[in-house]
Amino acid sequence: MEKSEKKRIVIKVGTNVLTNKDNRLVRPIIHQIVKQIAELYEQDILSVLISSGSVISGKEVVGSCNIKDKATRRQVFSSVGQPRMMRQYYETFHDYGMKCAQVLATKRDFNPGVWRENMINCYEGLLSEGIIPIANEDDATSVSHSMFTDNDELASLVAELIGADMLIILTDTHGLYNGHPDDDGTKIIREVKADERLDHYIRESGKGEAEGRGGMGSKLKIAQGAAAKDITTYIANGKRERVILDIVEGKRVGTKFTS
Ligand SMILES: Nc1ncnc2c1ncn2[C@@H]1O[C@H](COP(=O)(O)OP(=O)(O)O)[C@@H](O)[C@H]1O
Ligand SMILES: N[C@@H](CCC(=O)OP(=O)(O)O)C(=O)O
Repeated sequence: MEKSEKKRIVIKVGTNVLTNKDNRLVRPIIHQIVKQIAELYEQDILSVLISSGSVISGKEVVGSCNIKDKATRRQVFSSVGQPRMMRQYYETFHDYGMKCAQVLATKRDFNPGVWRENMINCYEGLLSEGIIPIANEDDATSVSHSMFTDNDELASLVAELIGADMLIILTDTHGLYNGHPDDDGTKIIREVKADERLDHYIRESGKGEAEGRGGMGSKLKIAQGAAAKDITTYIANGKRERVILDIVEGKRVGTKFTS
């Protein structure tokens, strides 16, 4: 399928962006993100949303359960939470007169050949119809064979797949800091080159089960990897109002990664 000339951005939303301190989904945040995507759409900029949050969303409904195996628990939480989360997205996009779609994937779907072609056709088909794809790892099936490191990896693979102009990774801090963001004296790093070594700034996040995977270490690796492929990438705070629009408008927001 022919790729349109419209600008494309991939926006990844981490679990902790979508939840409050009690690990409950916060609807106004979903609304805020969709509103920004709707504004971009009016400017002829096409977005692909990569949304985490199915596991925490399912855990909120199922609660403490009797399933001992951690992997099975994740499958169950995610299977319950994914449609719950999608209902919010679907209704909110609908309120803005827009269409959205769910694309669940495993890492295998990005393997060269027929798998990859299949993914390309799916994304190109949706984008050509002005439908916003909302992707997540297929947590119910990926567990046995091909898991992503986390959704940051899925986001960068999608960005590459669709030839995105920009990748925006939204998390619960303002960007990459030179230490733990909560520690005294640490500062945000505004610009990072693809080949800079910054691993020594990464700290443990101390987050629990279902509160996301990967951490800032994987975000840094993914952001630099995407930048090296000439996809300008940002790590920024998803709870900040207009964060996506400000980035697209070139304002000084978050940490910017370039080649
Ligand atoms: N140098 C650093 N700069 C920013 N955040 C860091 C750093 N080191 C560790 N972190 C932690 O990484 C967390 C973000 O990663 P993660 O929890 O995986 O987010 P998400 O759920 O959005 O994918 C932050 O909340 C923070 O606690
Ligand atoms: N697929 C999982 C999210 C896994 C993940 O990468 O989480 P996060 O680090 O918060 O982006 C879910 O929907 O809960």
